[in-house]
Order: sequence, then C-alpha cells, then structure tokens
Amino acid sequence: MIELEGLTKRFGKKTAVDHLSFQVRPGVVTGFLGPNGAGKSTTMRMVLGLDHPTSGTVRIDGKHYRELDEPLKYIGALLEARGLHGGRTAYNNLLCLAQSNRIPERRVPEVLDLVGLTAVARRKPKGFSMGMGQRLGIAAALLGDPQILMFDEPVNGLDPEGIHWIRNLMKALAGEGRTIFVSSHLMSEMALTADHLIVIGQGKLLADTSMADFIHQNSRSYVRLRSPQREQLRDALHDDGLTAVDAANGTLEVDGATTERIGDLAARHGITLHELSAQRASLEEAFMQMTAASVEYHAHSAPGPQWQKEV
Ligand SMILES: Nc1ncnc2c1ncn2[C@@H]1O[C@H](COP(=O)(O)OP(=O)(O)OP(=O)(O)O)[C@@H](O)[C@H]1O
Repeated sequence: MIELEGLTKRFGKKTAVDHLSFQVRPGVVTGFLGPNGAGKSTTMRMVLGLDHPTSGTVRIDGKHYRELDEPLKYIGALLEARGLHGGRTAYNNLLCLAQSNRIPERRVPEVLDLVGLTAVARRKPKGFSMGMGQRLGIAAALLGDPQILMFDEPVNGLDPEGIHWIRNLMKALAGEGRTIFVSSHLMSEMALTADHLIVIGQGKLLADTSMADFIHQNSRSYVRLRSPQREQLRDALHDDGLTAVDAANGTLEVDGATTERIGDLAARHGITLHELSAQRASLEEAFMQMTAASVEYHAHSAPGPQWQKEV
C-alpha cells in the first residue's frame, strides 16, 4: 500500500503538490488522473524519494522509501524519464540493476521474456523504438518482483498493440494482489484500465472514488431528437412530463426516458422524427468539467466536447 498524508511540494512560488492525502490499495489498478502539470509526476517522484516533500509524508507499506532495504523488491516504477543506459545492452542494463539490489541474475531473462524483449536482449536500447523502450522500462520495474508498481503515463507514444499489452499487464498484476498505481491525463484510458480513480488538479485532490461510482455519477444518459416539427414535439414531451433541452444543430435532448417511450409518443401525435438516438455523455467531458478550473494552459478556441462522445 502507498499512503500519502498532507503531501506538499513547492518549487519556489509554484505549489506543484498541495496537501495530498490518499491511499493506493493492493489488488486493484488505481488510476492517477489530472491535466498536464497537475502534479502527477512530482507526486510519483516523491513516492520514490527522488523529490523531497516540502511538507507531509508518503509511506510504502508503512515506511519511507529511503528506509526500504533493497527497494526494487518493494516497489518498481516506470517514470517518464527512464534511467536506462543507452550504451549498454538491454540485458546488461537489467543485470546492473539486479546486482545492485541483490536480485538473482536468472530474473533478467525472466522479465525480458515477460515483456517480449528476449529477441533483442543483446541490443542496446538507444536504437529501440518508443514501445521497446517502454517495455524495457517495465522489465526494470518488474525485476525485483515487487508488490507495488507505479507507472507514469505508460501508454504515451505507444501503438494500439502496445497500449493493449500494457493495459492487460496492469490488470493481471493487480489480479495477483499487487498495488498498481498508474498516471494518465486521459480519462478514456483510465476508464478502460482502472478500478479506482484519484483525480488531481493544480496539485489538489479533486476525487478519490471507485471507477464504477465515477461512471455512475458522471455518465449522463439521454435521448437526442431531431424533428421538422420541433415545437410540436417539445409540447408533446412536456404534456407527457418530459423536459426537452435545446442542443447543437437544432436537436433536442431529453433525460429520463427511453427511445421507445419517445418514439411511441411521437407516433401517437403524428410527429415525424429525423433522429431518435440514445446517447451517453462522455467521461472525458465529466473529467474536463471537474478539472476545468485547474487546467494550467487553456487553448484560446478549444473545440467543444461534442466530438468526444462515446467514451
Ligand atoms: N523541478 C521543477 N522545478 C520547477 N517546477 C517544476 C519542477 N517539476 C515540476 N514543476 C512544476 O510543477 C507542476 C507539476 O508538474 P508535474 O510534472 O508533476 O505535473 P504532471 O501532472 O505530471 O504533468 P504532465 O502530465 O504534463 O507530466 C508543473 O507546473 C511543473 O511546471
């Protein structure tokens, strides 16, 4: 388990992490979500003792990172800036790490196999593709067979096959009872991977919730309607106790009714429908609303979230 208590990090006047308190529990994938610059990487670096907190504490199974004996056996991490040696072979990179943590050499071919890099074990990572580099970083994280794994934006720059592979790996590791903590700035990615969600914005905790609850609370279901007899339709819906709200391109949106009920209602009134469709608001929209006030850099004319439906 990872436990944060009032964790704070200031860089000069900038508060990157602001009194964060939460726990990351074993047996599930916990997603760590926040817009760019929210403080995810800084938090993860503090978990690993790479950045020193201004105040507050972070503990790994009750201990500070520096108190862990052979830390790779407790916690493995893939951070954005990988600390691998480009001039050493993939095998030797892992071997050096293993030796400095008293991990037996047989573990090196095991993890290379696990991440699918056996064929390139004797090649140097400076010639690796981004996906191969990520796999090697994950192999390093898995070397000590740790119970806790932390991945900072692991799907960044990966192709669909690589993304699929990482998602399944994280789920399998959580299924073995390990603690998996993974950051992303994409809600859609988290919706497919995480069981639990921690959302931050400008270093502050915005949500600590199960993924199921987040989806339940934030994915609004509604029916979209388009009709040449728009006002007649609005009146008929109103008489039936339903409220139609004006939406983009002359459509109406109705909450709390099925497409069957509305289709039947329109037929009874002889109203022509050009569109009758069940819709679900995207989780990405919910996330954007939640973090809107804390986004560091806004585009001047961001397109509306209309094109991001169906997450
Ligand atoms: N070493 C540093 N010195 C000064 N400011 C820093 C330093 N590291 C991070 N920051 C600032 O702290 C804030 C949080 O950065 P951090 O990298 O932790 O965010 P993040 O959520 O990981 O973002 P991203 O998704 O873009 O990686 C940002 O405003 C960043 O500019």
